[in-house]
Amino acid sequence: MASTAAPPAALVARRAASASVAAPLRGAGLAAGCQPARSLAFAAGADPRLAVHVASRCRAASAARGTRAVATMAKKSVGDLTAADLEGKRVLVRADLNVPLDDNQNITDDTRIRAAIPTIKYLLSNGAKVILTSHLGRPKGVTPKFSLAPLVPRLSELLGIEVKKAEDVIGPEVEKLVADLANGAVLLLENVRFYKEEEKNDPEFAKKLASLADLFVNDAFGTAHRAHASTEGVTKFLKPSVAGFLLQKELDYLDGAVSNPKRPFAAIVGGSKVSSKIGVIESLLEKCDILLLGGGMIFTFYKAQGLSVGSSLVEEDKLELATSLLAKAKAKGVSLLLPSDVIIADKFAPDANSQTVPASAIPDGWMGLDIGPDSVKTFNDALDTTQTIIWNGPMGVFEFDKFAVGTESIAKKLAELSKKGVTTIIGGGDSVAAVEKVGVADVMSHISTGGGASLELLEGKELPGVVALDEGVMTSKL
Ligand SMILES: Nc1ncnc2c1ncn2[C@@H]1O[C@H](COP(=O)(O)OP(=O)(O)O)[C@@H](O)[C@H]1O
Ligand SMILES: O=C(OP(=O)(O)O)[C@H](O)COP(=O)(O)O
Repeated sequence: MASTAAPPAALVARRAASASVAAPLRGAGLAAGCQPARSLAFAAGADPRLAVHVASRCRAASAARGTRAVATMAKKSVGDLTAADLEGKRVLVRADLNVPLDDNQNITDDTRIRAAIPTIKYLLSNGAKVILTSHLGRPKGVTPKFSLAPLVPRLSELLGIEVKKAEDVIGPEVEKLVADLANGAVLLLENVRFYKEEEKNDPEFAKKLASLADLFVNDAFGTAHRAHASTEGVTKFLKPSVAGFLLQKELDYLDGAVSNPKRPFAAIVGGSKVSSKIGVIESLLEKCDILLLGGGMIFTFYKAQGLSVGSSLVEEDKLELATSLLAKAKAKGVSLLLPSDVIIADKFAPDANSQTVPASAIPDGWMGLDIGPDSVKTFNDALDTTQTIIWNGPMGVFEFDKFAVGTESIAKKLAELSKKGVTTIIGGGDSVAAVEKVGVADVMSHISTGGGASLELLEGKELPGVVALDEGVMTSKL
């Protein structure tokens, strides 16, 4: 990993050996002026305590300068728990194992699984019984293609033990498996979103899930912006409820990077979750100097401007919002760039016919699946002027080679800028997968496991999955 602001990894590791394991988790910003250190690798087996060190170092630096952190409440960390707290205990661990799978149910990017390993290993090495829960995708009820079964071999490989899998999330069969669980063993529950009660944050469902365990660890940063039963609801029934190492590391890094970014500060927003992310743009206009839009996001903006978009992805109920966002950007002097050309397809398939057209000339029956070469050039020129970039959402359907060029070009540009010292933050399951695919993940400043979560943090919103955790002890006066 090339480094910009951080000390070499070996040095970090040596210093970390003497760092406090029990440093409190911050729910919001670190001290103003504290430059974020380069994110540490998610390598399985990496000492999870390294994560704590980043925050400790920043706090120490700001204390030395006499600066003051944004007032925040510290949260208790899994690192605060010792073998005395964990030996023989059933620990419910909420991870975000929402990884991309191909049509044959193969994992195409395992970043989120690797990122979850340090917390699980810490618990196992302290004699706990781990009950692992996650969602995968957005199933409507029980849907076999969203089963967590394909994750078991990789989890087992990374943990070095055979992970057991339950066929359900709650109920007598799961209770039996939990009762039979040995110390140092892991039981993976089935996709928690197979129950509609999960997303409704149903208290009865949360209570049943919580009844499987003695304590709760939330390590699902990617889902921390959702107030769901397995992220927020269970904390009402399980004490202690603490933060995992990944959640802690993400917050420590992102708070530092985005509360006081080096400017000019650019955000790139794409992907397909238009309704979840279009609202974020309003707040980004308050924070960013440059906003680049790509992916499925753009067609709602085109349509709002009266352009024809063929059969491209559009959120009809967001047209007014798109219009007002364009006006707001203008009024605020933020450079909001929409692609000037797009690559269109005659069907949503890897072997679709394709052509490059101006954004104003998408014919009926065709859909935009990537940004075009002129747009890539314009975006790259804009990015050349920046010092901090946060990117969430691919520029196109990068899973199909024909429509991957825009995303890959932006990934390469960010890698080039990162090597020159620009802070580059990539967030989101698919965005990270795209950066991994291009082979440039290692040179980025921070690979975040949460797209929507990192954007909401950037907005200054509190993440319900973090707020619900137990408060820790304030060990430093910043
Ligand atoms: N123009 C487009 N039309 C439809 N889907 C798109 C388009 N551009 C990108 N996508 C899809 O967006 C998905 C990722 O979106 P999203 O989940 O919002 O990103 P992330 O996981 O990085 O947060 C990818 O699967 C990609 O194929
Ligand atoms: O993939 C995720 O979010 P992201 O695409 O914003 O990174 C998380 O697993 C949350 O999924 P959700 O947006 O279906 O709640």
